[in-house]
Amino acid sequence: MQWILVVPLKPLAQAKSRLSDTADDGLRPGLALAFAQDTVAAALECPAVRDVVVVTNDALAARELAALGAGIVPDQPRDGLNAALAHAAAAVGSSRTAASVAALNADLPALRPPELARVLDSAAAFPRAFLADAAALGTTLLTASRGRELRPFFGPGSRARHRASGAVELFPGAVDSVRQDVDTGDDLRAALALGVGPRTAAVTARLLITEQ
Ligand SMILES: Nc1nc2c(ncn2[C@@H]2O[C@H](COP(=O)(O)OP(=O)(O)OP(=O)(O)O)[C@@H](O)[C@H]2O)c(=O)[nH]1
Ligand SMILES: C=C(OP(=O)(O)O)C(=O)O
Repeated sequence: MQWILVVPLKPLAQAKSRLSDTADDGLRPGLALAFAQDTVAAALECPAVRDVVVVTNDALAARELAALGAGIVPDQPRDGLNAALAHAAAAVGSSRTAASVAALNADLPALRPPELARVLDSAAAFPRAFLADAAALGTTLLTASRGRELRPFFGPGSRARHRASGAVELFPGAVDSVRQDVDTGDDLRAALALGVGPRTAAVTARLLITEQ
């Protein structure tokens, strides 16, 4: 099965606020962009992925991610993360045939294409499914098979909300790179230990941070 991934990204100047003790205001937007670039590049390398569509109003991020091969759609209806994802997923799902849709976080700098393929393959059996994040509280990926509504409930505690919404929780084995989102300095150290993509590696080399 081939998937279309929808990747949300808020304006870089506002992104990754919980990393303010690790990266100052001068470096944080570049770090958020590097996470998104490594996430999108790895997703585009995954054989199960047909297209990656980034939902963003950030002009620089749009340019850089389009250069990697992603499609870009504006953030509509400007009513937060879940509204933007629902809108983009509905647009993508209705405008193309024979594709299922998944929302993937933009902060997965250690993402490995074969692990993403394993998660998507395991999701293919269900109308809606999700993968919990490394902290086991949030969600890094939510899927909807062709013709189904995505119905996203991302945000704090989203694992429980996605489960309560009827989405099936996935346990596809060792897929640490798909679970390891980066919100805090500890998350960044954990991602570095897994092995991050080249853009994140270049930016983190300028931070005083080492692996766990
Ligand atoms: N397009 C879009 N993306 C969003 C919006 N809010 C959050 N996101 C993205 O959704 C994902 C999770 O968002 P958050 O955890 O709220 O934000 P963050 O930048 O990752 O981290 P914090 O600022 O520390 O909360 C990230 O990829 C964000 O860039 C929104 O309103 N629109
Ligand atoms: C939006 C989410 O991610 P985080 O807040 O961890 O970035 C989530 O887990 O639903």
